[in-house]
Amino acid sequence: MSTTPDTNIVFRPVVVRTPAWITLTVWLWRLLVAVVKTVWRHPVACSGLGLSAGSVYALGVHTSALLFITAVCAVVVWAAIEPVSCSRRFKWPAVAWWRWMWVYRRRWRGVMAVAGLGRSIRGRVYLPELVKVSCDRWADRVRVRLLKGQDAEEWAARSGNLAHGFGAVSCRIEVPKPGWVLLTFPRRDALAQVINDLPYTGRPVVDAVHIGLREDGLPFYLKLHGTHVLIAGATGSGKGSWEWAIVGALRPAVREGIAQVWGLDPKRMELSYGRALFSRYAATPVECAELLEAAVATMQERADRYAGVRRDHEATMDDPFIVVMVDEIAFLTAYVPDKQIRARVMAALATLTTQGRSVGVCVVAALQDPRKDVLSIRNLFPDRVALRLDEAEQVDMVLGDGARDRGALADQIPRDPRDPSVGAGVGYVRVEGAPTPIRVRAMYVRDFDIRRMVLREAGVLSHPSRDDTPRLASDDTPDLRTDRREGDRA
Ligand SMILES: Nc1ncnc2c1ncn2[C@@H]1O[C@H](COP(=O)(O)OP(=O)(O)OP(=O)(O)O)[C@@H](O)[C@H]1O
Repeated sequence: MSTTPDTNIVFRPVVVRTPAWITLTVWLWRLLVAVVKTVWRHPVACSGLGLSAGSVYALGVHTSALLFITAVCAVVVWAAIEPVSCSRRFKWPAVAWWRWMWVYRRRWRGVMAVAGLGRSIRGRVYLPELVKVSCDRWADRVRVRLLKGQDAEEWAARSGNLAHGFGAVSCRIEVPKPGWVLLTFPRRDALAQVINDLPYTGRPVVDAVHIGLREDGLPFYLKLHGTHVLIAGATGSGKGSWEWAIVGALRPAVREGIAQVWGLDPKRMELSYGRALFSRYAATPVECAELLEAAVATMQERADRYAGVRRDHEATMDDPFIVVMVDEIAFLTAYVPDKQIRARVMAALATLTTQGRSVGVCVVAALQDPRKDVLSIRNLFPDRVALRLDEAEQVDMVLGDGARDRGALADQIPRDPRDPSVGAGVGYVRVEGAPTPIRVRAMYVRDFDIRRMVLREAGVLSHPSRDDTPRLASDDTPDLRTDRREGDRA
């Protein structure tokens, strides 16, 4: 190093001559790792290539071509007989491979750099590792290993960059295990169409009721037994369809006598339409307060009987599961002019939501305005649904902190003044214990369907049989019967 002014400083790195065999060994090791990784990630493609090469070598070109044509015919027959399993084995792995190569791998470095998810340390660039891409009919799922010390929240904050970077409409972030994230990029919207009907099983179910569809095309089951559900949405967002879908799904259990739905309808424009479907019904503020207090009394009577004998509730004819359905709860908790009624309603709701779960009482409440001064007990509802909301801040008010960053864009659910069904009934659900909200759509229960349920209740129409064929909205609506097994697993 020179100490003379105006002279360039020159560093001379020490050159260590590496023997050729060490360099070759390192290269061979890297090649081996790359081959093993490729086989691990693309087993179908690699075994296909391996088998083809082996058969050309062992049997000759003509016999191999014959075998290849026979295999293609077998796959075509398989696809015709069992399209779902064939797609799972061949089509979706092939699509996943293509999207891995063409979309994710090709754009990975650029998107990571622009989104600020890579790091450059002393001139060396470190990128999160793109590990696996899997596809189904609706979405791409990309598994990524984070950089050591990286936080998944940072990814959640960049979900917009990721969606635009990989050409998707949105990106949802989940954390399957520490150090990993799972990115979901929808390719087709399973919820774009109105769901007019769901398969009718006739099974009396109270724990989780089938009321719609998830964004991945699987059936959506809403848990009721052992929880309370808050449904928040702006006017016209489809709160009514959620309430009626729940009422409809509980019908078999109500008929068996193991469930009851109690309706509180302060607006008198929603639940009154199917009044006969409710075991108990209240409309005026005084009646509503009385009905809530009756639910508290039932709950306490059960708690007295269960104390020291059992710790949970099983729906029976003697102790049916009770769903207390409150439409426009804010009217009762904030807007009703009589202070005393408001206090009675709040006290009853707080008691039910804190103590009702284990004795078989569930509160399902709908409201338009999720602010705390309107419903101070919103945190007592373990499961919450955000339908279309007016403002971005309301999303976290309903679903909890960070929900919007994790992809619950309830304020961006589309709306079309000419067609009220656009985006109606679509919402994000956050269930207790799961930080990532899921996007779902409830079936649309028309006035005609409610009348039909009422007529069945009155004995004018017969009840549908268990093997009633579901009427689907269109050929494009996912076949829920095929997916039901997977939905159960999910
Ligand atoms: N699940 C759904 N699928 C498709 N369209 C729906 C669905 N639910 C509701 N709609 C459409 O949206 C309109 C408004 O629905 P609904 O009255 O249930 O909304 P809401 O949130 O209860 O409104 P409000 O708070 O004003 O009562 C309905 O008339 C219907 O056209």
